[in-house]
Amino acid sequence: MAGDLSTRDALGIIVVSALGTHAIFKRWEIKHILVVSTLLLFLPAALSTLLIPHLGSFKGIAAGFSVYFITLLSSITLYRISPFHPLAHYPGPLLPKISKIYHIAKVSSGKQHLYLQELHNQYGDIVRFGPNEVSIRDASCIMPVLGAQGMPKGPMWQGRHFWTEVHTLIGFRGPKAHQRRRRPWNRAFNTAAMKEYTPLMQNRVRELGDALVARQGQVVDLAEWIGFFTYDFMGDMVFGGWTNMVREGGDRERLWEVVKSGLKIEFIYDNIPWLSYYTRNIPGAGNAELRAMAIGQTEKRYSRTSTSKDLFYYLGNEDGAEKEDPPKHTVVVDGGLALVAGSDTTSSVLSSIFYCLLRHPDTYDRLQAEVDKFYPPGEDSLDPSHLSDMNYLEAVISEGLRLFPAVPSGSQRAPEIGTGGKLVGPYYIPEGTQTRIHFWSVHRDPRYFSRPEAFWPDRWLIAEGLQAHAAGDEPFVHNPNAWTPFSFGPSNCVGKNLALQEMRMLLVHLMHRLTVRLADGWDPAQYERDMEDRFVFSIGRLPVVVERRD
Ligand code: HEM
Repeated sequence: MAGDLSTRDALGIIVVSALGTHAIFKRWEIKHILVVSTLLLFLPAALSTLLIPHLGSFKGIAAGFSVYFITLLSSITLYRISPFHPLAHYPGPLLPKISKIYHIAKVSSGKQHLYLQELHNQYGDIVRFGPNEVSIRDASCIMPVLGAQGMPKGPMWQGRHFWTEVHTLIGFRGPKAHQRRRRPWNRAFNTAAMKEYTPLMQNRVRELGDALVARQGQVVDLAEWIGFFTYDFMGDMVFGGWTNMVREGGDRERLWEVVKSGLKIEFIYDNIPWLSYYTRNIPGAGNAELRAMAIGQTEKRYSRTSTSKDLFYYLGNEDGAEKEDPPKHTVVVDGGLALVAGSDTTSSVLSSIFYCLLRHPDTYDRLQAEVDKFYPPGEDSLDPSHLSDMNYLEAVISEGLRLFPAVPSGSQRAPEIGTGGKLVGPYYIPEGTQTRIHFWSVHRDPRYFSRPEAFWPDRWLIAEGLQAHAAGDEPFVHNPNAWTPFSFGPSNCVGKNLALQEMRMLLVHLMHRLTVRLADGWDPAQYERDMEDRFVFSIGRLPVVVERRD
């Protein structure tokens, strides 16, 4: 039969089959290994036999596979850049439209936040930066994308979670399931619960102050020490105690190392979510070590009743608010989430705030004056009762979060499956399109904030009517709705209030006890050069010298 076909007919059949394979992948996004291997291995192998009578075994198979894959890849490429693609009318550079691999290569150095900003500057408020992905820099789209009537989470979360059924809170794509799971989290961060965490926070903030006082006159990496603090505190908060990095002056448990090594690989899965479907059973492909560590801590925590109301108390239903206790594995994964979500985020923002203050001595002095007013010498700077009255402190924190949001490129969303798509402000987002609001670009857009690239805490006081805008200055532009460092809507950051309180207390306590200056000979611009967008900002060093004030 194969021998009856001419070479041309055989090639024609191979080409048509490859086009059919593209149509199947496009229509069903199949991942099942058997189907995928049939379409990408067995089918081209079988089709190659049509060429063997004409070309011999080796050449026939080589030509069959080549024609099949060249046709398949050409068809995919042409479709993705064609006017028939649903995102064809959205602008963007050519290569990312063809494959996400280009985007990964482009931003593998960690500069995704700057690259997307550059694309927005070049192409406008909506940019196509992947075959099926857009980034938006338009504050009017924040609510339709992230709000209650917005879109569910995008497939990046499935990629990060290795397509398991056991999701962390942040990975739930279905809004109803997410809402259910979020209930104990909301209880864990309400005002009453937050009061329970205050002594834990005070204890860890004091420890950091003591550790820095003990190193006065020496060069210390403030970013690293703040990181020690946030991990120690989250360990207390989540598991009722874990690490003692500040006391030990290092990461003896290797927890940091484990978390950070996971960040780079997770970034690849964010961009190519289907990849983890195939790599999930490969040992070491996921963050198995972190999971094992979290399980170990959870087991320990399960084996004792609560001594304080930590996060576990709520997630494990020790408060008895839910009819049924959650399965243990859900508590385990959410414990790991809290540890990671609450540590690197807060530490990166706090370090960036110190970086900004140290680069702008006028703002440092003004904050120092406010700290000294509310917490004069002898006053307990761990007592949170004055924090809410410190307007400049609040302005400094808001401004730090504006310039250096911990999640600079936003959290992915996608239209609900089966809806066909969603209208987002002026843009129609077809189903299957991953979408993000690019917080970094929105926060630095002159349409929403005057002097967008400047560290200018005064803007928040002017906006609140607490300070006049200097006459003769340019018109004051300030859109608080464009400020979303904690994201927005039903999946926004559940730990927002905790993070804010942590930042307030730490800034006040350290500035009460210490003066901080940049280390001699260190180029402060290096701080921004070292920042890497790995979903959460990964930061470099902030070498400073501290001196006791008393
Ligand atoms: C300055 C510090 C922080 C910043 C800037 C920040 C920012 C964010 C952002 C942007 C998201 C993504 C929300 C979305 O998908 O739309 C998020 C989610 C989350 N954050 Fe934070 N975060 C901070 C601190 C914390 C802390 C201290 C915790 C405490 C455990 C925490 C726990 C979480 C959790 C559990 C989620 C997932 C919420 C959900 O999916 O419902 N974060 N955070």
